[in-house]
Amino acid sequence: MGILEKISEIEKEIARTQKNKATEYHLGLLKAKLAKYRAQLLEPSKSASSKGEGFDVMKSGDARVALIGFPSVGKSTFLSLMTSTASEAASYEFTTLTCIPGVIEYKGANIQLLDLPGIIEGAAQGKGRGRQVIAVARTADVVIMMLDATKGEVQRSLLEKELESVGIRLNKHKPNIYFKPKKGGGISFNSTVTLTQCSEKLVQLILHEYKIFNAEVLFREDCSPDEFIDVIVGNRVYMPCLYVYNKIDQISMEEVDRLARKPNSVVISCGMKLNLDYLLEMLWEYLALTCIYTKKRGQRPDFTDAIILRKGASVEHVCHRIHRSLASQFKYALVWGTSTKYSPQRGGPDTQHGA
Ligand SMILES: Nc1nc2c(ncn2[C@@H]2O[C@H](COP(=O)(O)OP(=O)(O)OP(=O)(O)O)[C@@H](O)[C@H]2O)c(=O)[nH]1
Ligand SMILES: [K+]
Ligand SMILES: [Mg+2]
Repeated sequence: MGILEKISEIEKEIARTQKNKATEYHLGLLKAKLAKYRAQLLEPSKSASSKGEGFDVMKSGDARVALIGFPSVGKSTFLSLMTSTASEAASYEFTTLTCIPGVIEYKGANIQLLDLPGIIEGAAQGKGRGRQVIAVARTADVVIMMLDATKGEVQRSLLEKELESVGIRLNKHKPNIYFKPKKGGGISFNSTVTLTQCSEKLVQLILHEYKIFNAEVLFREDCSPDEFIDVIVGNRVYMPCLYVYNKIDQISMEEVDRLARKPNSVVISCGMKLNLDYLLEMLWEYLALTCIYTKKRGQRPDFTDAIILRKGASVEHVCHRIHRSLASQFKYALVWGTSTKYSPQRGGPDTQHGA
């Protein structure tokens, strides 16, 4: 019997079995078996290319958000709730086998939300489709790490380790260190702040470890040795991450309260549609997007049609978005908003938007 047949047999048996106290154990066993076979489906096959199918989803919209989490935490339930795309959800693990995109429409922006297969410990080493899932996460603007609120803290620290191990840094900014390898001249070391975690000696030792003997190093921040290593190695991804604890309908109010107070965390229940609005607000904040409305002289702006840019975008960026030729012909803009000094403020192409 092939794996697919075994899976369908078990699925049938689960459907046949009545749910009650007496069958609880049997059903649990069936689900574990089902999960095992589905995990086998996820193993990269030897013949096929390691890239796998369904993971090359085109970027679209104004931003991309990836859903990362253990199996059965509710990722697909969430996608189906927040977008018009339906992603199969079920009570057995590894229901989702590919990357399924949906779109969240919020404040006039189209946010691409990606549902992904569940990942487990060892994902970074290629367990299941862990590598592909993590590769997709790297391309996101924000990661939502979905956690099962009934499972406490374990899932979070395990997944953080997986992502750390492949160079993804969650909720950290790029260390403010200037680093430039040179052809000769030895190592020149400087800092603009007092360093409490690194010294010239340590920096040299680390560089020698990486066989770098000529370089210019300038610490503009009191960084740790790990952060310095990140700068040397490069290719790190600094990613905003929202920890979303789902299934709070299953835990006590005290526990909900405790989780909700953790940094970068939101508590929700997809099942009972609890706190989803607040999650969207937080997501918007983490995406750091801003809405720009254009208007004709003497008319009110059309608030249904926004230009969506990253916070800090300049008037020139707006011009480019409207038409490629506009920036070169453009003289000045009148800008209204909470970040302008005057309303309106007259500004050239470099005027920035913070609001
Ligand atoms: N009690 C409760 N159950 C939920 C909630 N959200 C989802 N579930 C249930 O959790 C189970 C798993 O949901 P899925 O959406 O399939 O989870 P997933 O993370 O996509 O799982 P995989 O694709 O297998 O990795 C389903 O039985 C859902 O009905 C919730 O807020 N509360
Ligand atoms: K599932
Ligand atoms: Mg799923």
